Amino acid sequence: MDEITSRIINGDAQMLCMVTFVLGVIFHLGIRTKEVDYMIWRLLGLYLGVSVALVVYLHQRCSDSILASVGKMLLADTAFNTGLTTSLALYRLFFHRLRNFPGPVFAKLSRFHATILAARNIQYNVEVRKLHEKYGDFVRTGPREISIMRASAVPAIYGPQTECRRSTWYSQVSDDVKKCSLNSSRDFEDHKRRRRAWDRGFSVKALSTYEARIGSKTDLFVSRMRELAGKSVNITQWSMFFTFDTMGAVGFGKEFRMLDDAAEHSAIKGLHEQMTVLGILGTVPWLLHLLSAIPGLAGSYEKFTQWCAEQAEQKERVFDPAKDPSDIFSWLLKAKFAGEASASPGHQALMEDSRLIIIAGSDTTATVLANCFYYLTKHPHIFKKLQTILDQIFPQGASNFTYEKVKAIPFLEGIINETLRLKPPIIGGLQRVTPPEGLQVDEVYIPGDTIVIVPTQAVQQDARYFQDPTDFAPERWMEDSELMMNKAAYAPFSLGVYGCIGKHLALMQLRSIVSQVVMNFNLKFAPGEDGAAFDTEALDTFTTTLKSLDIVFSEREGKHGLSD
Ligand code: HEM
Repeated sequence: MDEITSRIINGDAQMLCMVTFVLGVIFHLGIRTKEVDYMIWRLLGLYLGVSVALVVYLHQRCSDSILASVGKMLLADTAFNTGLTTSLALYRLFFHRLRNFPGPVFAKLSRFHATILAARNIQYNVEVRKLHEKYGDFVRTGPREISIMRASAVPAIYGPQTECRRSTWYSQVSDDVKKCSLNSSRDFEDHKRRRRAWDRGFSVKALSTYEARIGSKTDLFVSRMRELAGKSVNITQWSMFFTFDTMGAVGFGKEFRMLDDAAEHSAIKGLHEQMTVLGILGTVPWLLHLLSAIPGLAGSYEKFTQWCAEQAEQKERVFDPAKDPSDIFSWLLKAKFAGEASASPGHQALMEDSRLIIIAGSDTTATVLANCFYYLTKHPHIFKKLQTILDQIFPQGASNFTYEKVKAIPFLEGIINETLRLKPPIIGGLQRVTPPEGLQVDEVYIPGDTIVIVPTQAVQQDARYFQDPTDFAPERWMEDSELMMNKAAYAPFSLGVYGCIGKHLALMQLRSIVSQVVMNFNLKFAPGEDGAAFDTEALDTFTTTLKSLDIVFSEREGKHGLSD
């Protein structure tokens, strides 16, 4: 040891490199089993600190000039990095617990493989599907990640009994429960506690208080379409206007006024600009964590953050704990004012939760709605069949509409379910980590501490589970339909403890607006539009980003809608 130190002090660069190379290997072996994704700033700080300390040491103890010391430090850093990456590569390729799973070599080495695929067309969902076609049902898509194309994996990974938990993907904002939303909380007990307050905001009683607001936004949508009848409307945009306005009203009791202004609210623009970044960089959680911590880099997303914070703080100032809450955020405030364990644990967590209401509730439902209009326009016989059913239920026309009568129409449910099957808004998959004892999926054992994903859209279009899987067939959802071969593969809202809390609210909106539109209008693609780009070019930005779709609404003769 003394000799090594003295050789370094005497300027032996070769010895310095050898030592730092070995240190790189030791460092890798030390952090190998740790989740370092959200420690990346601390690790970078340590790296920088040690590099500076080395320069000072070499300058003072070895009497090197500053320039020579910096040169040696760079040499040492290079040797350290080489040791680290060599050890990492050899381990991941030949010794890793997932070494026997098939997949591209680069994917086994680094998550950057996924980043490159995601950046190609921002359609990582399509790329993963290609990987499954090439490598089979179990593909190693990252160093410690397996993508699984099996129906049985859905309940095993996401179901109520699963022992699988959220991966580091969810720590993009923070790993501290006091700083993250319900959806980002990886602490199982924290999530379970908080979910109770949210559950109250989505109870049958709470949903019934939201019904009138959904109804009035639906009416507004119908009257706006009446004004635009005969003209081409971009239904992707208008679906978004509807769901954001609805979530503003139901989530906060606030107005985005997007249906009135026929324009995207500036705060929402900020949110959408962020989605492409998430689609690409979300493949490497530590990189996203690193970049999102740099002030100013969040760019226009800050407008959205600011809007939500203003609404949240305003509501908190005038909150009356004696009154029954009338919107989702007020239910969270009620838990806070009552000092309940289910309350968001801290101010920052509450702010994150306020954003979650809009993020989780708007783009998801908007995507389904636009896709639903696409399928109804593409399949006039399905549109006509629904119209006939609705005409029978409401013989006096849409002016007699009540939500009660459309909440259980099997054919309408079939249309919505089929849209969610072919085009789930969270089109890729949700990352979970297997428990220490591992997970058995059919004949394959997945070792513990492995990130597992079922690619939602791909498995929902698998011919082994759905006959004629790419056909839009609402009758698939009728009892005993031969088209449905294994329903377990269908989980657009996910399942279990982390499953979508807003499912019933989303379905309420979809049933309400789809039936109102079908009763009031006939739809056709605008001249020059065939829906092909809309169908095939949607972006996988966690929640899908859709291309525009131009549709012409024409009023039905002799049918009088709500605004009459
Ligand atoms: C058709 C529309 C919708 C679909 C397909 C959908 C789908 C999903 C999925 C797949 C998840 C699980 C995400 C994950 O595990 O990371 C989820 C979670 C969530 N959804 Fe939805 N969602 C929809 C509408 C809504 C609406 C309207 C709301 C209302 C605010 C909402 C609120 C939430 C919340 C708060 C979570 C997090 C739940 C938790 O962490 O416990 N969703 N959603």
